[in-house]
Amino acid sequence: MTGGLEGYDAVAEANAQKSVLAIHWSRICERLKAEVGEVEYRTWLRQITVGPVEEDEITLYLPTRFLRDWVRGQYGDRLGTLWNAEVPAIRRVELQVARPGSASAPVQADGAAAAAPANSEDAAPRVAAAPAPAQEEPRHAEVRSDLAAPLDPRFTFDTFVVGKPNEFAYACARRVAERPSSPGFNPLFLYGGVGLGKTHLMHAIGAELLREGKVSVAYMSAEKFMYRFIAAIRSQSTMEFKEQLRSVDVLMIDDLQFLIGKDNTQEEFFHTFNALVDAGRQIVVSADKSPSDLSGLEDRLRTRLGCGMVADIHATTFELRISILEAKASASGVVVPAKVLEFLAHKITSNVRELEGALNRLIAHANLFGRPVTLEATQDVLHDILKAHDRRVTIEEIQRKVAEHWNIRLTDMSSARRARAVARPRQVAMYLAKQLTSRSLPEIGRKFGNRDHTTVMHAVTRVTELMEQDPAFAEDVELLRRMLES
Ligand SMILES: Nc1ncnc2c1ncn2[C@@H]1O[C@H](COP(=O)(O)OP(=O)(O)OP(=O)(O)O)[C@@H](O)[C@H]1O
Repeated sequence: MTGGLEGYDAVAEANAQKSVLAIHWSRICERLKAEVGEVEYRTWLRQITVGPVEEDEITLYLPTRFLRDWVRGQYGDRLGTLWNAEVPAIRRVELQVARPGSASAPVQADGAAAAAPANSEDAAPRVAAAPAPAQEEPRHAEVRSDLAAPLDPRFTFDTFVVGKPNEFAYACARRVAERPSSPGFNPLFLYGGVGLGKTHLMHAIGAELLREGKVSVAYMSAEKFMYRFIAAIRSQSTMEFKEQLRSVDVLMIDDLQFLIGKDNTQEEFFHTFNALVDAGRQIVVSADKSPSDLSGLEDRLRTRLGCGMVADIHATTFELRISILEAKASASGVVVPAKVLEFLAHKITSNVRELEGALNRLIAHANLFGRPVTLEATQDVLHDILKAHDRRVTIEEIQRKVAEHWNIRLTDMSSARRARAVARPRQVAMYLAKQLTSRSLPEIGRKFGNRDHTTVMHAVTRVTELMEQDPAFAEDVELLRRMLES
């Protein structure tokens, strides 16, 4: 009997302690809310559950490792001070991870048992007895067909052409494919302008991981994510959707900017994100801007997205465009002369998708009509695309391009030097200025070191003659003209 009574006393005492702690915690929460604001509080602090006090230390539980680390880093000291102010005997705060639902029935601030779900908007501060250790979930080698958009088999690391603008993003993607969830690489955030290879790299990561056969991978656009989420709400199957998402090893979400302004979907993504990273799973996200520039995404999500590795893909350079064209032309089996590739790389600078589209059209044309690809044919076949990229050319641009082409100094365009190596390119630049701009001969002459209009006239005549006599020279001039054409 005594034992029974002692047991009763212990339970009663524990409950009394919980009630008292709940009152203190409730007051601390009010202070915190006032200090950090409602949103911060709801994001980071509301999920704290109060545990036991032992000697001068109180234990607080958080549902995930990420939250625990974040709260410790951002609010650890403050929590200690506030607890000490409430209960002077408490001098230290210990933060631990407890899986949601593993602690004994949460107790609200008034001491009553609460059935509030972990994510309920109005969940009160919670006090619990003891945590249960987090468990690893089993892993499978598969693409989650219920979640995934199919991966494009053409988008692999082998077919991705690497150059200065994308080498960092490529290296990060490779690293994640080799060792998912490596510290510092989770999440991997890839960003860059339209059509520069973000999706390609994500698919390449997926393909590589599946080839290794070690993990389950889910890939979908942010738009698809939102529609899946809405559909799940409608069919009252959000739990299944969440579970599916949270059971993958690698979750890849493409074009995250789509979630701007979609607050509920962002919220869901945020929770999924935390749950996965916390369970040691890899997240890969792409967007058109860096996390800090994605205004319209909630701050806490942007903060989270920037916590791992952020890698940008820059606009292509001429060299990279040439390499990509060479690789794609060679894979097609159609011979595309270097001059045509150079011409395309000069003309279509916007993004790789357009460049690839132009080349594909040329190749299809060559295959269909069995004609060789020439500069003339290119201009014909791609008439509309090239027109869209046309722009007004200036005499300065002409001078620069011509000087680059013959490797002379730009200043020689207006210098008095008469050596042929300098004089001939200068004449070509004058000829092109006459052809491609509406400037008069005297105006052109002035731009070339105040030369007389008769000098420009002579240049035009001389270049025309030379083009008739020397096909190689004619081709050079023609190439320059096409590059500059407006
Ligand atoms: N470095 C590269 N090497 C080979 N192909 C590339 C490269 N970069 C892009 N591409 C190709 O360009 C096309 C567009 O790339 P992708 O779809 O990956 O762009 P994105 O950055 O995801 O664009 P968006 O912002 O529109 O989603 C694809 O066919 C892709 O294979």
